[in-house]
Amino acid sequence: MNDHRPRRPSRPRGSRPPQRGKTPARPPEQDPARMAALETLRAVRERDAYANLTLPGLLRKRKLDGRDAGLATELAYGTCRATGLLDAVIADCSGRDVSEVDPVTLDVLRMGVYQLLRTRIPDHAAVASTVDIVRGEAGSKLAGFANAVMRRASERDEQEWIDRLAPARDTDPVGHLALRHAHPRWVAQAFADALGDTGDGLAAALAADDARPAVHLAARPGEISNEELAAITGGDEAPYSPYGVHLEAGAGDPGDLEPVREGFAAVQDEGSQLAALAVTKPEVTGSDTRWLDLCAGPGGKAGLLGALITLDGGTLDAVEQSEHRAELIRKVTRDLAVTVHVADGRESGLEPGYDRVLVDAPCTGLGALRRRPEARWRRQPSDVAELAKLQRSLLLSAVGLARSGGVVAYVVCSPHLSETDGVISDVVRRSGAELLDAREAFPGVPDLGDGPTVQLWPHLHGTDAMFCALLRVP
Ligand SMILES: C[S@@+](CC[C@H](N)C(=O)[O-])C[C@H]1O[C@@H](n2cnc3c(N)ncnc32)[C@H](O)[C@@H]1O
Repeated sequence: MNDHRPRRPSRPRGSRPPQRGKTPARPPEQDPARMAALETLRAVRERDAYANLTLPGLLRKRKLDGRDAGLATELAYGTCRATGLLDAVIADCSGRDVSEVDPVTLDVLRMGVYQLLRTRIPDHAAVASTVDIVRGEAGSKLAGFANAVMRRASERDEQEWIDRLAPARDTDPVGHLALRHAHPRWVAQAFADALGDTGDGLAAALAADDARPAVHLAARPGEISNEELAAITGGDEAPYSPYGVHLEAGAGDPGDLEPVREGFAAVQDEGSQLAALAVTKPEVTGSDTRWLDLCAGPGGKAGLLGALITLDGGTLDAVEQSEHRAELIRKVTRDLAVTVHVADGRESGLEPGYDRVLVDAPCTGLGALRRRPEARWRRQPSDVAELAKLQRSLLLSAVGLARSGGVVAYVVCSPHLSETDGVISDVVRRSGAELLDAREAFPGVPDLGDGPTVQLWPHLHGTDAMFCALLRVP
């Protein structure tokens, strides 16, 4: 199932809401897909778990596959993504703020309203299964409450709920599109600021960010071509990355694919591949054998760059602050000319003089929200300033570690201007580094704007919203 299917026709006005009992819902213990989705939602709420790390284990534990696994995935991820919209509907139907609703009942209601608004599941099945689960999990009194909320929610389709609850698009376009595409307003505003657009461009960006993305793989240079990888996995060669392969959304756990298990390929967004490759593109005069990845964990870009520099007879140093993440880099790069250092990139103690340095800095991740279903509701605007300060320090450190004439790539998976242009303009001013036209390092990629920095977008490039700037050290 897919989130973005043609809207269901509205129920004729005045028609009766679905009656309970016509199609009996399965009791919760016989509804394993919904129970797996619910357990995921609960883990996200109670333990700050990541939905996409929690659900695969639950599917294995509950031995769900095929349609049941597909339904559980759709309900868990879809409900996480749409939380803001679902909560607005639940608040309207219950006449109270969702913070006043019993948390377990709220999880079940969110999943129920998601089914009403964004799936083809018949309303009567969505209502009945929701009420049955609430009865089993929270008791009869709350089941009555859930029944009332679900019946009210089923009186309108998604478009009608947006018409009722969203601010008017002509007076508050960002607020309107934020609710329509289930993004927090501050995230929608950050996208609008980066795009310079509160109209159709913003709508397209938020819609693409709200869709379940294709899985992207990167073929390991020197081991397998992307043509071979596409043939083995049944995917398609990526449009821009020479190493990339796209698989259909929901094509199972890509970590189970043999080339990934064997280390010939990695799961990596095509935008990440392009951003890593960008640091290799500008000409450097003289030596080009000593590369550095200053924020390397868990090792996606270090795997790609490490494979390339190993083929060329050079070396890559990979710095990571977290020991756990450093261990992941060691695993990914075990056969490559890569040395992993556990250190703070701001004072790594490494010998300066690198020919090329990548700073893939810690960031809000606003550019990869489509891959982390719950993340958009977890991040806070207050996260930005502190991250931007760390990003500046790491980039200044990188400039200090590169040799004169060397190249530094600054990459973040966020389009937020404080993490992108704000960091770059400050570091260029303070370091005297030259800002290169990064568009030249993304050959064949359209719609790169006026430069000199590059901002990729899901709606324009089918990638995460990666930002890349390239600096030449004086
Ligand atoms: C965006 S991630 C890098 C992703 C990685 N380049 C990849 O492609 O897999 C940023 C990484 O920087 C690490 N980090 C955070 N602060 C750091 C610091 N002060 N020095 C070095 N690494 C840091 C984080 O632990 C995280 O693993």
